[in-house]
Amino acid sequence: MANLQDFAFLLLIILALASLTIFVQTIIFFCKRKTKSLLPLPPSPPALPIIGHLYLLGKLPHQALCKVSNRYGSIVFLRFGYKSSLLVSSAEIARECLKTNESCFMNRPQRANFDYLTYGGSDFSVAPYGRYWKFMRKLTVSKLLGASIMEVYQAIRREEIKQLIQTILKEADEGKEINVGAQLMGLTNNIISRMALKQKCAKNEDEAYEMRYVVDEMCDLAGKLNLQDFIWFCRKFDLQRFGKRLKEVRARYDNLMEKIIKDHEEAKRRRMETRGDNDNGEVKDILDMLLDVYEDEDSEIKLTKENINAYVMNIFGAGTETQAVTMEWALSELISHPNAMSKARQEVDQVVGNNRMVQESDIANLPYIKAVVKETLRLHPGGPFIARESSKDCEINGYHVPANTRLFINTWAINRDPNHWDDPHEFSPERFLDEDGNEKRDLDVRGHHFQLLPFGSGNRGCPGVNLALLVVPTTVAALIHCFDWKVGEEDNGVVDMEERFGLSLPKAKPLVGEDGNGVVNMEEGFGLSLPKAKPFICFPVARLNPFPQVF
Ligand code: HEM
Repeated sequence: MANLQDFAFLLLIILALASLTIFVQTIIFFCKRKTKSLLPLPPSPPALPIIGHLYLLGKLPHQALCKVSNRYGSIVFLRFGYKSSLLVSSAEIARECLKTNESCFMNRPQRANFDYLTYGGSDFSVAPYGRYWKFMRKLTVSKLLGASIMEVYQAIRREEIKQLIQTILKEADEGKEINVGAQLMGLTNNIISRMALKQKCAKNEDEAYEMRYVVDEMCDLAGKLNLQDFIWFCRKFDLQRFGKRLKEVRARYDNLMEKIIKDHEEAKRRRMETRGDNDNGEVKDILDMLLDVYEDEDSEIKLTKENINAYVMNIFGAGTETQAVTMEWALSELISHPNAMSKARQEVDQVVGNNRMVQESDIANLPYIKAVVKETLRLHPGGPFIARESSKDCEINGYHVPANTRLFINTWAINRDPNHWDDPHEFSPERFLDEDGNEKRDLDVRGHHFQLLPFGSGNRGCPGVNLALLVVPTTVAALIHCFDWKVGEEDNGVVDMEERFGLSLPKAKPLVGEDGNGVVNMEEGFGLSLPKAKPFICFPVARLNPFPQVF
């Protein structure tokens, strides 16, 4: 009885708060529309009380919002709950935001899930533009991800790709199917941890699984829409039950980081014992450098342990799934387009031959492979939205954009805009090549050409682009050089949640093509990095073994 009364009371409070919200939001919305600026706000579809335009998002927001733009134009003013947002879906207006008015859009929106995972926003990828962000960005580019650093870690990447190919050769030898995405996540995870932490995060298989699980779960949670971000009276309630998952995964991450930091501190102590009172001359990884700043009382920036944990989390979160998903899509597209597969393979066979594995230095001579990667990033950008927030009022395309408006640039839509691309939904690497099959120089993916923005643009653009443009083409080339890929007739499209998240779910029906072979499922899923909807399960068939001595 008491429970019933409590429930009725709670309901009454929620209803009262809801009515108050509608009232306050309506007033705010109309006040905002009557801004001091003489310019109008961009066009806007009808909004619902409380949720505003949240109802427009659908299951796949990038696709749903592309439809909104087709109807209302390339610049649309939206209100997600109480948050004003600007949706941009043309190259020209993206340029106005990211280049002409770059100083206005240097911040990123804060989000509840991400905020919790990053110890209350102690990280650098959503840090507001300012001294801390500049310091961390400079350190990242000069010591970990800049073009001039890539050489230093080349051997690590070569070893890890070799290890991946050897593992798959073994599976192929035993006629086993593999979860391609999981294998590629393992590869990127190892590369990032060896580059950033000088070690694999794991000393054994259990720890390796733990780190992969934690990164996977964090990426999943970071990509979820949390109502607390949009509807203020939801802030007090965990209606979507994220709280438990967030707490659990961050605790597991804390545990891992504690061990990793302890190892680094012990290694430093040992170095100093053997070398005297300083450890100059030692090759330091980025974690060593962050720990030095943490200990240095005179450093221009004060770092906390939370800053360090959140930074490492950023590098794993931003650098592993994005690259793995891109490679998964590239292989899926090639298997689905036998013509493109045969051209790509012919090129690799010709340049690399048949007694060694592809290397990063070959990439310059593999224009078709490079075109495959660009075309994959065009159709399946690893971040379908570039998310920023305005720090002051500005004018975009003749419209007024108030301060604190969230900016969502729909790169998925821009990359498929028929005004810039012929047959925009077709997979055609040829569009990046001239008549002689050479790379077109006037169309790159590094943020200079606004019709193609997989890595964003400008000072806040992706610092991992140099690494991704080495790892992705080299791995894709090695995978098609060494293997034929048969899509599992039995298991294609099967949701192996057990392997991915430790959950048991009913199995989906397999997809079978006319010839009885499996068909690659090209459905998109929802997530930060635009993953495939279903795990990609394939049988690798060895085509060439560059390491015959191993088997
Ligand atoms: C195919 C692979 C990748 C894709 C598609 C991708 C995409 C993106 C995009 C779209 C952004 C936002 C850019 C903007 O706002 O203009 C971004 C930011 C970022 N990326 Fe990547 N990324 C990839 C790989 C990586 C890698 C390998 C790393 C690091 C190891 C990385 C680290 C970051 C970081 C730290 C940021 C935030 C930068 C800042 O706010 O200053 N990314 N990435």
